[in-house]
Amino acid sequence: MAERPTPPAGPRGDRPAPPPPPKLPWWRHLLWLLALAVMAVVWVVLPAVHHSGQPAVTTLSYSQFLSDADAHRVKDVTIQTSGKADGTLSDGHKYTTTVPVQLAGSALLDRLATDHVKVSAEAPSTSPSAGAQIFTWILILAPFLVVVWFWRRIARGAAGQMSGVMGVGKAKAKVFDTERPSTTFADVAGYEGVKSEIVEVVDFLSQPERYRRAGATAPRGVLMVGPPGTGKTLLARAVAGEAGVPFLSVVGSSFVEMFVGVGAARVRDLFAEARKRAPAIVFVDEIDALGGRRGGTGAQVSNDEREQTLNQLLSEMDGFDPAEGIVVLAATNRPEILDPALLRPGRFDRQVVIPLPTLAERAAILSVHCHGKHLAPDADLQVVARGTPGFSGADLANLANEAAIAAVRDGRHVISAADFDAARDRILLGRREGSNVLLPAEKRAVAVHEAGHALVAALSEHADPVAKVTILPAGQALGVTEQLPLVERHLYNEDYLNETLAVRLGGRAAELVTFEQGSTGAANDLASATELATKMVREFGLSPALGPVGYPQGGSVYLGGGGAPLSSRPFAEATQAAIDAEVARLVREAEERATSLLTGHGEELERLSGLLLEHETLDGAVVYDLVGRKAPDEHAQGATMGPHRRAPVPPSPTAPPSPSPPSAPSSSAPPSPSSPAG
Ligand SMILES: Nc1ncnc2c1ncn2[C@@H]1O[C@H](COP(=O)(O)OP(=O)(O)OP(=O)(O)O)[C@@H](O)[C@H]1O
Ligand SMILES: [Zn+2]
Repeated sequence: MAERPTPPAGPRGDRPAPPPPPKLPWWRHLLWLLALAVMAVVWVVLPAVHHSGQPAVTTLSYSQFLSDADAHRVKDVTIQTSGKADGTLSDGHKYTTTVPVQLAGSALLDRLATDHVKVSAEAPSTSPSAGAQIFTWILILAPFLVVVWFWRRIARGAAGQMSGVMGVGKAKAKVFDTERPSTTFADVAGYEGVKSEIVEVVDFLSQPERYRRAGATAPRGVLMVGPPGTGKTLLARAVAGEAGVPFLSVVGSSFVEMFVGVGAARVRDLFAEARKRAPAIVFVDEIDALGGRRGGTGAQVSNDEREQTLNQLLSEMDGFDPAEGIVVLAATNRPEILDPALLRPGRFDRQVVIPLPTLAERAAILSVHCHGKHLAPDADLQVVARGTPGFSGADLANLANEAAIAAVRDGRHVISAADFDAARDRILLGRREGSNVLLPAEKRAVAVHEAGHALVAALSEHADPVAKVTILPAGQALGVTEQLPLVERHLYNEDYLNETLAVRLGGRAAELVTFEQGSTGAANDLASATELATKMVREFGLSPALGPVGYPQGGSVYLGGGGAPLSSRPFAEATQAAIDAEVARLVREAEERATSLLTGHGEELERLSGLLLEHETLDGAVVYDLVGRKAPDEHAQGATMGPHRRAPVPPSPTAPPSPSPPSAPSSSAPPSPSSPAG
């Protein structure tokens, strides 16, 4: 595709970031304010009030006291043996002073007698009155009591909130259906293999007796591993539905709170609740949030809290008697970060991988979600499924909904093939803008660029067939050429890869042929071509100069797929130089191939870019007509499609999957639309 100058992250980027930690509701802020107010009252206002009730006391120096006495301004004095003295002045004011008793001695008493001051003596008070003592203690303790009380209140409030139970109370897991969730396996399209693996759980839950009699230990925990949106939650609910047992579900991240101990308490309560309702299913979504490796680096949440929560979960799982009939299902899309303790026997000893749906599964999922929707005769779900490799079940559900919305927007209630196209483009690329955001010269450059991709693809025997070309900008793409694989590929040969490289460079080649200079529009094409070429050299052994060696990026595919990034290159400096040279050679050869194809078909290039300028979106069939070749798949791209009809088409995969052992699901990145020959 032609690109906007700043290279984009793939439009269909990663999953949205996890939701931010729940905000305190307004009433909790209020409680906090209240607590502060109470503390202020206790600390500042009360003592002030306490003193303000008494008449002001003047503190006199000893000499001042003496001169006042001499001037007959002192009515009486009470002198303690410690020297502290207080009394009343003749004008009624209270005073205090300190008398140097040892030095003054009886002389002072004589003098006071002359001054007619009434003198009394008092032993020093050893302790304040009981009332004053209690008051002092209250002053010291009250703020602490208030803080502790609020801490408990809020901790419990948060626990209650997890279950949707607002306010103060015991943590209760949200029980969706105490009877039996209505979801069944029929609601989960495809995934027959997964269902048959998991059906044993259903069996155990519905007749635990049978297992007990046979002395078999039933599964305690099943970990479902797969990319987001692949229906893990749906499947867990279906297990509960099939077994007719209650379903208690929580999200891992909701366990981990700011306060140490809260998460563990919730886990305890969750299992207590499950025991009450047993047989039951406990479902922990996003278990990686609390089951991450212990001792790792926690983000904001204290590690102590996470570890305590995890430990509680582990001990709960160890603690219950399998005969109780509680099965814990958990879901994650990052199994590699889970604490190994979780995967030990007796815990999540079973793992079920839930991959992205295959072609047939996509069609099945689509038909589940189009159930009850009116489809036009031209809307073929099989074709839609073909055009959506890399889509998850959730994406497909979203697609079906977007298509229906597109129809409604158009004032129809019957969904046509074009609606599915529009929905798919919207999901993959963002909203299409009008082409008039471009200057005329830019528009022509984009048309030439896209025509180049399309022609090279149409003229290459092994590349994925062209399905659609458009110069309507969407998201970061200024134009897109979409290729649709005829069949779902699992293996890519060298011819395919080389021709794919040529198609990716076709846009730039067309610019070079037509304008004799390149532009920024090819940046993403170049990056993706280089990435593919690098894989061909480093991983697929497709470079004669390097030979049959494989240095996968980020470590061995045999060590847990992906593995830790290698701290140092596993090969010599010279090998790196050879890799660089080979990558450059592959890419350059691809560009030469594209350039020579386009030079040989200069007239077609000119006409196709003219058609694109005129119509903005063309069907792949038009391109094949133009070069006098038969469109590879008459059935799917047949004559029924007019030149303006958008074929439902997917981007071709960025990187062929490594045809090697169980690579982590996360490594099979969904194809991004920026990678196709766009
Ligand atoms: N196999 C399927 N059949 C029918 N619908 C599906 C299927 N897979 C996913 N969906 C749809 O996608 C939605 C989201 O799926 P779900 O929430 O179960 O995915 P998930 O794997 O739990 O995702 P996450 O990892 O993000 O929690 C479901 O509610 C359902 O509408
Ligand atoms: Zn391009």
